[in-house]
Amino acid sequence: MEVVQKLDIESYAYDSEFDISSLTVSSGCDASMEQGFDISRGDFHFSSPIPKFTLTANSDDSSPEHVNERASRVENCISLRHRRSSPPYKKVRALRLFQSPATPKTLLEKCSDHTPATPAARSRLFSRFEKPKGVACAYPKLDKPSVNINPFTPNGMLLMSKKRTRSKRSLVGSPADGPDVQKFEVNDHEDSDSEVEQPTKRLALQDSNIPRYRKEFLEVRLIGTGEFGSVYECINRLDGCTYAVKKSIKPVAGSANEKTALNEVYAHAVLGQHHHVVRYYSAWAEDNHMIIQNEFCNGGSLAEAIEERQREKRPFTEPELRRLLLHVSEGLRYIHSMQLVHMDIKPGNIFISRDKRLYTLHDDSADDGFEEDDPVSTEEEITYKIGDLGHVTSVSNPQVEEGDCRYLPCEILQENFSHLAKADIFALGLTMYETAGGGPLPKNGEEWHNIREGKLKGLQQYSQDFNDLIKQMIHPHPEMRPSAVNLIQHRVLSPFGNQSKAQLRRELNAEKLKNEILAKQLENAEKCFKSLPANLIQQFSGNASDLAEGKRPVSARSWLTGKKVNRSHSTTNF
Ligand SMILES: Nc1ncnc2c1ncn2[C@@H]1O[C@H](COP(=O)(O)OP(=O)(O)OP(=O)(O)O)[C@@H](O)[C@H]1O
Ligand SMILES: [Mg+2]
Repeated sequence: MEVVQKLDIESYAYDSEFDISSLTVSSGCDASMEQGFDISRGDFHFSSPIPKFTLTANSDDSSPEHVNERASRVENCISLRHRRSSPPYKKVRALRLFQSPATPKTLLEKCSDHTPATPAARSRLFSRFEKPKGVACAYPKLDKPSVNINPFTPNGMLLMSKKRTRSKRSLVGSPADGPDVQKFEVNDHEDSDSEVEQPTKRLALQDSNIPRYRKEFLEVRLIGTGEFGSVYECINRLDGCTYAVKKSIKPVAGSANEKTALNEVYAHAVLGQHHHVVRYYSAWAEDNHMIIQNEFCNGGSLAEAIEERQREKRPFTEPELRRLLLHVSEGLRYIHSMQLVHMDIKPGNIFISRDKRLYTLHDDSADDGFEEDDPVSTEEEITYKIGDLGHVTSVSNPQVEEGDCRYLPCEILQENFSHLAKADIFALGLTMYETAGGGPLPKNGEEWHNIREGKLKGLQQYSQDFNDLIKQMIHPHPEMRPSAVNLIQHRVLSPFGNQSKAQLRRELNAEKLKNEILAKQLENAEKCFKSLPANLIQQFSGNASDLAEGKRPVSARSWLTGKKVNRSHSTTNF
């Protein structure tokens, strides 16, 4: 064992009975301890009464930078607690590394017959380790690193592309293996231990079961059940807010569905931050079921809304449809900007949030604060959000699981994945068509093919512009379909056309308020300027005209001290 460095704790007050058993390792520093400073291997040595604390490690790198870095890690991880009179923990920060890389003779070296800690000594040492009280560890100790790599984050994507490059290289010269099928595997390399071939899925769900559902949530009702999961409306006992909690119907841990369930979690975690994507809060495994806590959308799904409108014979108006198209396009623009695609856009996966807002009816009021006598109106604000992210995949490394065939473009069926974002646009086009009363959509047959050839019956009650836009969105050639950005900028979706009177009034009031604040600030600045002594104002004006002429302005300090600075020696004057 090589002695790396010695820490000087001369300034550290303690008495002579201090021994190694009073070393306490703070929880959470296990990883660094394992890598660099394993007490169980006897890498720490302390012997009273000599006031020296010697730190050794098994690394060959004894450069001062390396040692300093590791010493500061240890400093952060270890608190030395004295049995009788504990010095303040901050005192440990006073530990100072000797500058010389040559380690002076230490007690350890003197005790050359020193042997690593015996099992008995180790157990004595670890029995003293303290865990934070009252926090039960939900995870058993895992042999493998227990953090998954989300394939949809930039880092995850980079890792996946590196893997692909490696697997491509390994295919060179082996044509018998066939073409390189670009797929990401969340379960891949499960058994590989090598540093390079780290698995992306490192945490076995079975090992991470946590009983949270009943403890943290009050189940209000079952909202509905899909192919994989049941969704419940739940109130979080702590924060009092309502959430949609999705539980897999069957246990997924260890099953083939684990990958699908994890895919939804990965996608939600990366995408659940946008106003037009259902928000994600957390996910965990419980009884081997996957549970996802999402934003609760109190208006249900668009599919339910379509049914309701049909029952009530109350079709969507064109401004309502434009609003829907604008919101979903904004959600898609965000998803596509992350190099991801949804791949299952349909009315059942678009959710509605209804917010009741109060507005004052005074058009001229500069703010939205309510005076007691102000007449108030309520208006419902509807927001559409993209949900159900179970089919999300990345553009660069697609693993396509076909969505609902009613909304599927031909090219995906033919496994042409070169325009994946446009498959979302196609599905959105047919979603709009169905919402506008063009449904039910065919699942197959001649009509299915007709639609994919661009033969779509016109919707008489809507404008030609709107009909044309939908036709463009389901164009047989994906390149010809508009992108999400094109849609948002399209004149049919001009944002002002979609805003209600109350919303426009609110925006006007906000702008008026901004104007008033700026005018007030300007007025104050003018007052302040006028109150300055005349000579300062003069210098100010001089400075301003200097600036206008491109001359260097007088410095603020010379201004205040009244000294004229010799510009050629300005630095020495200060
Ligand atoms: N965030 C949410 N807010 C409100 N209701 C939701 C939410 N998420 C899902 N639901 C509702 O819960 C029900 C089940 O949803 P889920 O996505 O599990 O099933 P599905 O879409 O019908 O089927 P699949 O599992 O094949 O996607 C649906 O009626 C859906 O409208
Ligand atoms: Mg769904």
